[in-house]
Amino acid sequence: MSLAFRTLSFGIKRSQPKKKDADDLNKKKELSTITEESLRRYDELREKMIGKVESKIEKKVKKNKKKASIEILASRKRVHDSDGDSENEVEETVGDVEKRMQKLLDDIRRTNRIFTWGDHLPNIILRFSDSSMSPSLLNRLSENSIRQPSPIQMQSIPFMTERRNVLASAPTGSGKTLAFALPVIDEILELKQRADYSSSNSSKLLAVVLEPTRELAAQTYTEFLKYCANTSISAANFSGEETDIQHADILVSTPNRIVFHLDKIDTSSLRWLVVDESDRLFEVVEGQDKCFRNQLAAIYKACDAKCTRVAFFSATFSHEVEKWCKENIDEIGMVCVGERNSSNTSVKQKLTYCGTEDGKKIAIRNLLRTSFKPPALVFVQSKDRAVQLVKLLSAIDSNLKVDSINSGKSDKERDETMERFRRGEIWVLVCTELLGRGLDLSDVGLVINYDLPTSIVSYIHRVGRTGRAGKSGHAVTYFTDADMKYIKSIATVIRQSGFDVPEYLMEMKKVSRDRKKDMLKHAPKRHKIAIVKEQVIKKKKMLAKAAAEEKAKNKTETQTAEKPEKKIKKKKLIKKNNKNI
Ligand SMILES: Nc1ncnc2c1ncn2[C@@H]1O[C@H](COP(=O)(O)OP(=O)(O)OP(=O)(O)O)[C@@H](O)[C@H]1O
Repeated sequence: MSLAFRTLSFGIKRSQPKKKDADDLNKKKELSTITEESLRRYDELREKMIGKVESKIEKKVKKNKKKASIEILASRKRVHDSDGDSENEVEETVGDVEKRMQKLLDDIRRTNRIFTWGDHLPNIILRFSDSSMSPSLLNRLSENSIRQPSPIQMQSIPFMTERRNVLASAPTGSGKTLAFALPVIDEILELKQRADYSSSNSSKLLAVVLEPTRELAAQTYTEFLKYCANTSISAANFSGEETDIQHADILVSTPNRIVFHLDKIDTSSLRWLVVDESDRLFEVVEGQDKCFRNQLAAIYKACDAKCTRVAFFSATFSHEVEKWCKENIDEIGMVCVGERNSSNTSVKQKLTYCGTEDGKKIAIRNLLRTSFKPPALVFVQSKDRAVQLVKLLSAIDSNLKVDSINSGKSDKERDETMERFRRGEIWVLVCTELLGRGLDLSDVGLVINYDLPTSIVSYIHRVGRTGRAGKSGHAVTYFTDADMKYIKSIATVIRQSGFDVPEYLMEMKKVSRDRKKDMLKHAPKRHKIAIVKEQVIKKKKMLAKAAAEEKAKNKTETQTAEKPEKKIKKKKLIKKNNKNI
């Protein structure tokens, strides 16, 4: 079998290991590139600017005093002229410093690949302390070892601090959650400290954060809790009936929960509506009233207070969201980090041709037997296939701790599985698209696309479950003859991220729009992932062996259990005999 697989494989060349890759493996890097030198120059220029502005103010004060004391018109004129010159001189110098500062910040934007659009763009921040963030939040950041803002945080924090509507896009694992959570928390902290903020406002919601899945909502809620600890802010995860929505300042939820309770929520003071994974929440499903898009529309309509701002975040940039934002939202600021719709370059990506479904079974067996370091996520296209693959992997290796998560499981089962995975009790988690987006499972070093994703958006999010927060990761994507029609776009994304793909894939015909749409709706039909004969025999043998062992164990247990009885009988007999004597 393995021989057959080897002949099926095209032996895709691995990219030349870059020195950086080998050295950086498993080392966590800062998410942004800000050199010590840029920081030094930034501080110097800022000092200068502050100094110049102060001296300008001082000079103006002096000038006014002078003016008052000079009585002679001629001499007043002369003094005025000379003052005017010196003022221009100061003005020019401030302008120069400002220009130099702008150039420095633009250079840093460029090296960090931060692209922005919109009017009156605020400057980026190089340190969290450059923003007006409260000291308690700054402390929380350093307690959590978050030292330097990531590129998306460098630009979107100032946008949100200036109360601008924002549309933001940045690679997976680049810190988008904190990019919106920090300014939201900071604003609410400030608001609640204001003398005019009365306790009567306590039943009014101040921020709503929307997430597409329960799992993601729970994760984002935990992040809010972490940064709201020891403050007067109360955050709630709207996952059940028992949630106290009346006293929550921040509500994190999936859209359908909020829609269901919209009439009970007071949004008249809402400061922020954050739409995370915005392209997903904009998705329309024909003929489905309850699709994300309709739910989002209902929520957006209800959050119509004058003070409400909206922030859209995602790793993938949808032109539809962009178009809608431009048409409907005033003064929106847009920021995009890196190439639009590109995969995270910290994830080493590989395409593996397996020929058939059987080829995939062999490929995964070989992979898990050789260089595999748990934990790993394996993506399949349906719930049924998730269950089937778990059976197959358990048959391949009975010691492998493997389980699956999919929408077919109850909420409780899903929570428990996630918890076990986070605790390291599950090494390989087989999942569907449910876990494709947003989840921050920091130790995942390997993602396997057992079934080819049905779009590049899905591919980008799936492989983004590894290589997070500056760590490196691996992603392997299997494809078969049945996937040939769709492979080109994914191969292109992989190549654009700097990894090798076989040339013949790049030469294939471009996938038509209709075909792409069709694939989104219907993933290719695949054979059931059945345990192969050899494994069935092996499993039967294993079961027979286990049964025999169990039988033998029971036998010895009965024998040992019999012994004391026999001893008692013997003792009684001896006693009886003694009596008789
Ligand atoms: N400035 C930072 N420096 C270092 N680590 C950070 C920073 N900001 C966030 N992180 C960490 O990076 C990890 C990924 O962050 P987050 O989950 O927000 O990514 P994301 O961009 O939302 O990814 P996705 O698109 O997959 O949802 C988290 O563990 C988070 O704590």
